[in-house]
Amino acid sequence: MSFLVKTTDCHHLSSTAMAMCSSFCPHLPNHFGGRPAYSFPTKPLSFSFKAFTSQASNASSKDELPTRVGFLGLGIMGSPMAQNLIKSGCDVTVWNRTKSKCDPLISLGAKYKPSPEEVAASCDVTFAMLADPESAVDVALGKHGAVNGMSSGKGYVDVSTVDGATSKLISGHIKSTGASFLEAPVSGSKKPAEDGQLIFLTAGDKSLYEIAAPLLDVMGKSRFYLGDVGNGAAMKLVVNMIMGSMMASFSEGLLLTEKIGLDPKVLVEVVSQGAISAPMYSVKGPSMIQSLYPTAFPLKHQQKDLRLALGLAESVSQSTPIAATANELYKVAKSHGLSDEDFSAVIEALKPKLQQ
Ligand SMILES: NC(=O)C1=CN([C@@H]2O[C@H](COP(=O)(O)OP(=O)(O)OC[C@H]3O[C@@H](n4cnc5c(N)ncnc54)[C@H](OP(=O)(O)O)[C@@H]3O)[C@@H](O)[C@H]2O)C=CC1
Ligand SMILES: O=CC(=O)O
Repeated sequence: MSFLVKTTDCHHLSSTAMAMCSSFCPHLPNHFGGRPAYSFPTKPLSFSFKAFTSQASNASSKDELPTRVGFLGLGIMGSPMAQNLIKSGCDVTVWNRTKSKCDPLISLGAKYKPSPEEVAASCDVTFAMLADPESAVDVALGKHGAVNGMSSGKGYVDVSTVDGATSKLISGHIKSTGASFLEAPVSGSKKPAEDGQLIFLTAGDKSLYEIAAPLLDVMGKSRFYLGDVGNGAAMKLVVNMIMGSMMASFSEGLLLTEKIGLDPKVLVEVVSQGAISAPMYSVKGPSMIQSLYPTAFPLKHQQKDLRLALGLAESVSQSTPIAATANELYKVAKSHGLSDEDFSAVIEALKPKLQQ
């Protein structure tokens, strides 16, 4: 249950909501257009939309707002997300398995703790952006995992893409400490993460959703609250199941165009003007034609998402033959060493030298 508020219309937000955003992170009004604290924009500033639940502006008073924010997992997505929080003036503490990835954020003003447990213990709300279900469980529940630092009044927001069962497992352990849990996987890749334009698909404790909302709005352009834990994870997997199939189909089209003597660059242009236009085709098509795959969304993660989506479909006996076939292509690409390339490298699996 949500409604849309244009960022151009920030003055439609309640004063409570704006004051809450401002007090959360002192420089937050800059995110809304470079205005000084507590002043509202009076003219259109951007054309993006922010989705708010109908109760988001009734969140707790600013006295109750968390001020210390933890961030675990500083990969392609986690680094820019944490960076945006720091730039908004939040008091951010970071941890990453490979410590060197913390250094750029520390130089921007972040604090560092040597374990997820210590981050969680020192923060009010802790975000986690990990690779897959295994690492999400490890960081949350493993030795010196975040759960050991959680207690009543704290919140854990897992923004990794995982399956519902993993999310429920983590939620159960976090909540057993008295803390709150929110799953909030994101749609949007490296550039949207850098630009604070992610789409959050949240589910879990509504109270934590409301508390975390101003932070989500620093990192994203919209947020959906979907109810019980598992629903956010499921929505994300459905979206990425579609995306993985789209990319596989686009790859076939590019190769077929070339093989029949037409220019694939023209195909990209034609597609961009019609009903099947999608930003990822226009952005990635030109590089794919040159067999270049600069990594924004690692292929191994797309295959993981297809695998998890197929498991979800299996659990309700939904037929998904197109996604199943696409998954096979990503597996072939992985087996040829393309795991860390962008997921658009799936096209290589269709080229003669890589076919079995
Ligand atoms: N890239 C994208 O476009 C998008 C990605 N996602 C999802 O977001 C999540 C993160 O993606 P992304 O940032 O691209 O991935 P990366 O591979 O760049 O980063 C993965 C992160 O997980 C950490 N990690 C991996 N395994 C472990 C482990 N066993 N223990 C502790 N930490 C571990 C890595 O630590 P280390 O640095 O030490 O390796 C790193 O911080 C994934 O679930 C992905 O599916 C969602 C939307 C878009
Ligand atoms: O999960 C990947 C994305 O682009 O969204």
